[in-house]
Parts: sequence; C-alpha cells; structure tokens
Amino acid sequence: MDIEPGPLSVPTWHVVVPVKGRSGAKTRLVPPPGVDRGELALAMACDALVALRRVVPVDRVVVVTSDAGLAASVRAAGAHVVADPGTGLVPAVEAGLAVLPLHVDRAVLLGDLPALRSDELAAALSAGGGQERSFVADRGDTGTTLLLARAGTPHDVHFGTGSAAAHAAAGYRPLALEVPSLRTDVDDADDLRAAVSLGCGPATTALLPDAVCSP
Ligand SMILES: Nc1nc2c(ncn2[C@@H]2O[C@H](COP(=O)(O)OP(=O)(O)OP(=O)(O)O)[C@@H](O)[C@H]2O)c(=O)[nH]1
Ligand SMILES: C=C(OP(=O)(O)O)C(=O)O
Repeated sequence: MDIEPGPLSVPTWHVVVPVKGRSGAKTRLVPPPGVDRGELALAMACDALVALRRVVPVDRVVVVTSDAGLAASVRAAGAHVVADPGTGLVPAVEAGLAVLPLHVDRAVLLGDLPALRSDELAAALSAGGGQERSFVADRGDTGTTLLLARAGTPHDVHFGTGSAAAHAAAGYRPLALEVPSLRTDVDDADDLRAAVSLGCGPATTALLPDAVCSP
C-alpha cells in the first residue's frame, strides 16, 4: 500500500473493497497443503488493494472489514476503513457505499482478485465512465467483480450467486473488455490455478508452495 500513484491514475472513482475477516473466508477454496485459508484470502485481498492503489488515490479507497490487522495497515496507508456490519457481503458493500456522497463516481471492487493488474482495472474504470451503471463479470460470466455507478446515480447492489444477471437486470451495463485479471476472482482451486497462470501478486505468491506456482 505504500506505492505512489502511477501514470495509470483514473482519479474520479471512489472505490469500496469488501474483505471478509480470516475466519469464515473462502470456504469453497481448498487451499494447498500447509496454506492457511484465512491467510490466503487476506493475501489475495492485499494484492488486489496494491493494484487498486496504483490506479486510484489512496484517500478514495474504502475497505470494509472486520480484520484488525488489515484495518490498521489500510488506515496507515491513508485509506478509509468501515467496520463490517457482520451480516454478509451486500450489507458490507452498502456500509462502504454509505460513507461516500452520491455526487462522486462510486465503484465496488471485490477483494478476491489476486492477479489483478492495474492497467486492466484502469481500462475498466475508464470504460465505466461512459455509462450510468456498469459492471465487469467474472470469468464464468455469472458473478461480478467490479460494479460502477457514476456520480448522481445510486447503486442497486446484488452481489452473491448469479450477481451478473441480477446486476444486468438492475440496469448495469456489462463491460465487454479483455481484462482477464479483473475477471479472475478466486472461489475455488480451479480459480486459484487460473489466477496463478495469469500471475498473482507478491502476497499471494509468497504463500503458495512452488508446486502450485509451476505450470
Ligand atoms: N467485509 C465483507 N466482505 C465480504 C463478506 N463476504 C464476502 N466478502 C468479500 O467479498 C469478496 C467476494 O466474496 P466471496 O466470493 O463470497 O468470498 P467468501 O465469502 O470469502 O467465500 P465463500 O465462503 O467461498 O463464499 C471477497 O473479497 C470477500 O472477502 C462479508 O460478509 N463482509
Ligand atoms: C460474490 C459473488 O459471487 P462469487 O462468490 O460466486 O464470486 C458475486 O459475484 O457477487
């Protein structure tokens, strides 16, 4: 999180990132032997946050979490922390959005994107600037990884199973972009392999045994 903003900066978006605490995180993901699931979930979120930080000024980042360690490092970096209401993903996202005024562009980026690349995120945020409401679907086209609403347009959040269709039904336009790192959310071991083949960030890579990182 101590990375200076680079030339990719897309300054108009404020971005909410929900990150579950260690316990109860990523229950569908069977981690490689010897890897703690909660630590892996947090590492993936850290890699996503570092990529985000290269694109958006840190004081426009809002992390919703109950994890004290993550909250402390996020605050130290200059981003905002909102306490997790503890009632699931949608309430967590809504709690983050609630601290942002309607008159700014507001994005929600999920935190399970360990291979996220700044240039792909910047491309999506730029494309979202052309729509009132838009989203990026996950690689299976069923979930949502990035949800965007321009200034003045309220969000209508439907994260969870089948969220891509739900967001489309709510009037969000799908952004058809070549952004594999932004579409590769990690729910299970197959997703983790896909993320590794794209190249995970350093926090995730450091946790994974060499066998997982080898082709
Ligand atoms: N703050 C917060 N973030 C959440 C919550 N539920 C999910 N998230 C985050 O939202 C993103 C996508 O969530 P999921 O894929 O449902 O993750 P998960 O609940 O850890 O995984 P499963 O247990 O396998 O469903 C991840 O970054 C999670 O950390 C929640 O209740 N609170
Ligand atoms: C959180 C979502 O689903 P999944 O956990 O299946 O990625 C979603 O796409 O809104």
